Formats: sequence, C-alpha cells, structure tokens
Amino acid sequence: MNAPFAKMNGIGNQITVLDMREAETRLDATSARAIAADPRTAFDQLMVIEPPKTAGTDAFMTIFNTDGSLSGACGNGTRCVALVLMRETGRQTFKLETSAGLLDVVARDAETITVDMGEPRFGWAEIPLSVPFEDTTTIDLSFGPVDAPILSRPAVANIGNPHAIYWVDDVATIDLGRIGPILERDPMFPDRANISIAEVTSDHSITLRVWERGAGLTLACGTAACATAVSAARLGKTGRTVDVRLPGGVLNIEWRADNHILMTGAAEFEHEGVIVLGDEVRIEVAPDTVARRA
Ligand SMILES: N[C@H](CCC[C@H](N)C(=O)O)C(=O)O
Repeated sequence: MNAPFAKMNGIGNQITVLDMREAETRLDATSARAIAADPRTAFDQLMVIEPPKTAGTDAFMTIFNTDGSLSGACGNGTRCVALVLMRETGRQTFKLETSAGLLDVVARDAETITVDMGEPRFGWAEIPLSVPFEDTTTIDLSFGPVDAPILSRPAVANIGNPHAIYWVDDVATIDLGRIGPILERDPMFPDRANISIAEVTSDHSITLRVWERGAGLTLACGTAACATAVSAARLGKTGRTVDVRLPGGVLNIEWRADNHILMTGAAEFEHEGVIVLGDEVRIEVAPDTVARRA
C-alpha cells in the first residue's frame, strides 16, 4: 500500500504528514518508529491524515511521537496538515479532529495559519497528575538539591496533552536535555508530560524551550506555547496575548475571553514522496519536490 507523505516543519518542529485517507489499514507504532528512523522522513511528530469520523469535519488526525507513542494534540503539526489541505482544496478554513477533540483552522497563507486549540484544562485529574492539587498554577515538583532546587513550582495544563512549565530567569542556563527526560517520567505524571522552561521577557513575550514527551528536545512545540501562555496569564505574569519565542521561531498565542486558545504561526514543506507500507516500510522521495536550500 502506498501513502503520500510530506516532510514539513512548523517553525522547526519536525513534522511528517502521512496521508492515509485512501488506506485500508491503520498505521501501527512499529511502522511509525520505522518512518522516524529514516532521515528522509524523520519526525518529532507524525501526523496521519485519516478519513473524517465526525460529520462536518475534514479529516481525523492520529499523532505519533518519535518513540511510537500517541498524542492527543500537536499544534505545529496541525498547521502543517492545514497547509497540505489548503494546497489540495484551495480552501482556507478547515475543521480537524484528534482523539482530544475538534480544531478549527484558518490558513491565510503559509506564514499565517491560526488554529483554535480549544479550551485548556487545569484540573489535576485532567492533566493528569497522580496527586491531587486544588491549585494547579503552581505544584510541588522540584528538581535538584532539596535546599537549592534548580527548578521548582511548575504550572501545569492540558492542551489535549499534558504540560508542566517551569519559570526561570534565563532559559540558556538550564540543561534541559538532562533534566527533561527525568521530569517527563516523574511519578507525578501517570501519562508522562511535556516539560518546558519559560522566561517571561515582557507582559506580552516569553522565551521557551521544550523537552517533548516521546520526542525529546525540539525546536518548537505549539501546545507547550499554548500551555505556557495560559499559565503565564493565570499567574499575572503576562496579558492574554503573547509572542512565544522558541528556538525555531515565534508563535503568537491569544487566550480569548471565551476561553479558547488561538495559536498563529507558519508551516513549511521540505520534500515529498510516498511511503510503501508492507512488511517493511519503504520510502520514495520525489526528487522534484526537494527544496533547494542555500
Ligand atoms: N510538537 C507538538 C506537541 C507534541 C506533543 C507530544 N510530544 C506529546 O504530548 O506526547 C506541538 O507542536 O504541539
């Protein structure tokens, strides 16, 4: 079976979009890991486009991480899927669905794609946490020596996936590649968690680095930007509209008065081809789609 793929990125977050709308089978975790292992299709997230499950939606998306685990949400990948559908249909508005819910998308152009990421959830059981906390704006989960922790008192939020955000004075001084994998698997998080460190630089800007659950350090994470923005606003650190600066680029996040989070940013094609799915995964890149990079 052949499925078209597009290797893309959402401000540096490595995304492979696999179109399985015509496929008779579903992709399994073993095949997802094989696709991740090939440099031509390597991804932080694999966005599998499937036929719509709910009337009025354009497609269902199954989201795999590099390690083959599933996520209910991926902001950067959703913009990439929208760009694929915009090119295919010429339309600019889409309704997409994941295991976590519905997403309305408005794609003005490749630089300006806005996803309504829905409403954040803050209840401890919704994150989920394994310990009850009445107030999730700060929870008790530090890292480092008890008397001089390197990180402490993160905010937590669920944006279709679990996030913990630590506030720091300088994101460059924290060894997130070492600390991230430990906190990702802390017993506090029964489903693991995406771990962010955030530096508030003004009442409308935040610098962010993310260790992603199931994928590791990435150049950007859309849901982490959303989780960070709403947490900063809840704590009074910023207003409700912020620019979030990630290593790969900037996302604008607006937490609307109706509680919905709007995420706006770019998406980009790199190259395309087909993935032949059988006992083994075979990848064929269409040479004419390989972007010339200086
Ligand atoms: N990069 C994605 C999030 C991936 C989340 C995933 N790592 C998980 O929750 O398992 C984004 O742009 O929102």
